Amino acid sequence: LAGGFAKVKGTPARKTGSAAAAKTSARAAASSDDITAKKAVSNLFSVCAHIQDLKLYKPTWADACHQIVDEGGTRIVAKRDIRRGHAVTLFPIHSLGLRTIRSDGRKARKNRESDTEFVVYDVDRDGEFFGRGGDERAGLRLKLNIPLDRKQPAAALMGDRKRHVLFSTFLPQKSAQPGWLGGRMRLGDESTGNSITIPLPGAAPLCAVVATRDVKEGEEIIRCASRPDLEELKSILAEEHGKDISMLGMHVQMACQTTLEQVGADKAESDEIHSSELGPFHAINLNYPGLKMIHQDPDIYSVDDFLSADECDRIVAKACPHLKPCLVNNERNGRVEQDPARTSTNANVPQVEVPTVMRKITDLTNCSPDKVEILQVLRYKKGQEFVPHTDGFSGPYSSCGFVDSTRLCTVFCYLNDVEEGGTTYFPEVDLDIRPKRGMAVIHFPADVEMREDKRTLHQGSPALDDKWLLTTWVWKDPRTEEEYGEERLPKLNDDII
Ligand SMILES: O=C(O)CCC(=O)C(=O)O
Ligand SMILES: [Fe+2]
Repeated sequence: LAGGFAKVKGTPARKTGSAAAAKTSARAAASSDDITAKKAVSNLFSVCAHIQDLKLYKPTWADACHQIVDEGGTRIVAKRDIRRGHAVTLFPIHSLGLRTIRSDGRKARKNRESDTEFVVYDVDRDGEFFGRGGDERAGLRLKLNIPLDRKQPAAALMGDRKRHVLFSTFLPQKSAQPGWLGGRMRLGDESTGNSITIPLPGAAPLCAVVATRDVKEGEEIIRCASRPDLEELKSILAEEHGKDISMLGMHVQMACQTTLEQVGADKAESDEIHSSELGPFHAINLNYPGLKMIHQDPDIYSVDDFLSADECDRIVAKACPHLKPCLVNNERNGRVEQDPARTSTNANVPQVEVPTVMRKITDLTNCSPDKVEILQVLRYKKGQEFVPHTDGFSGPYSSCGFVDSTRLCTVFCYLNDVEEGGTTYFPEVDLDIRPKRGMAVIHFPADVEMREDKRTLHQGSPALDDKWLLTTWVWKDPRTEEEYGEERLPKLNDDII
């Protein structure tokens, strides 16, 4: 029954991470802090190497510019028109390392790799990206603005170890790769520059170079340190490249998770870090009573009688007076809107009104309640449907309180028997599920590469008979935005199920 989860153990990031970490540990200093930090860096390095391989990972901006060498020297030039706010390239991180700053304040030892430049971002000294008062230093050639803030995984791992900072080495001899050209761009000023570096939210230590104005094909890309309309540019970046950015973030998180396992972080520390959920994948409880695999690869499970007939009926009664037309999240603008693709009605059910049901869901999905999206009851009347879609959903916006996260697992439970129509159909694997009262279905919208798994495409087929469903999704991270929290949900009735 291991199914897809067996593969989770062998993601590329883990494999390369272990190899790199083994090398690092041979050289590691005796201090366990140093070992942890060095392994973290080494794992981040291997992840960066992995995502620099465009065969494995191709962000939308990978082909936006390229290097040209002619009489004018070496220039980075736009391969196509690039709109303002769109990413031109990633900031190149060809390798990552660790520099130790002496706690007595004396200058750190010289970087041994004398043929490389190194650039440093120190969260304690440099503050936020191009921090206050630091503007005159922002354009320094040797400065890497790694967005290492307290919320990010690298910071969680290393943040309180003040002696440590991350640095990146540019390796001039390394051949140019599309998508990773930021370090080769000429630096200009406000009048000549047409791009700036923006840290990728949640994806330390990577940055995107973003166009500060529309750039024409063939134009040289010149970075500058000023930051006009930074907030606006950031929001265009998030809107245009949100999915790619969250992918990067997940790769980095994976590296951190690997590190924790490798260093065998002591239990308190690992509990603390696990509670901030660095683990990108979510394994359900394969020992849950009655769990059956109904499709393998992509894995789809069911549990008969997950909810009792009584529970189903009471949930229907609870939701019925509160049904409204279903809304769908528009991933491009983060707004929830009515959508002809989903014509059913629904009602949100507060967890506090269904504690037994919640316990079953969290037991089955191995997760805490704060990672469970708000429960919805769906009702399809004759002719209503949910056209084919995947539940995959990640990125900076979710409109349901989850930020820079992703839906890992779908759980729904039919609340009535349906004789005709209204099946849940997975066309890619030709699996048609007839709704049976109390039966739960579980599938996984994101695949092991943290991309949406298109094979989980499914539809709520047009209903002939009335169909009732309780549905929810488990996210990788707990909900962080209070305004979308459980607390805001109106009470439905006094029945506690
Ligand atoms: O109605 C169904 O059978 C499936 C519902 C669904 O796919 C969803 O709510 O995401
Ligand atoms: Fe769905």
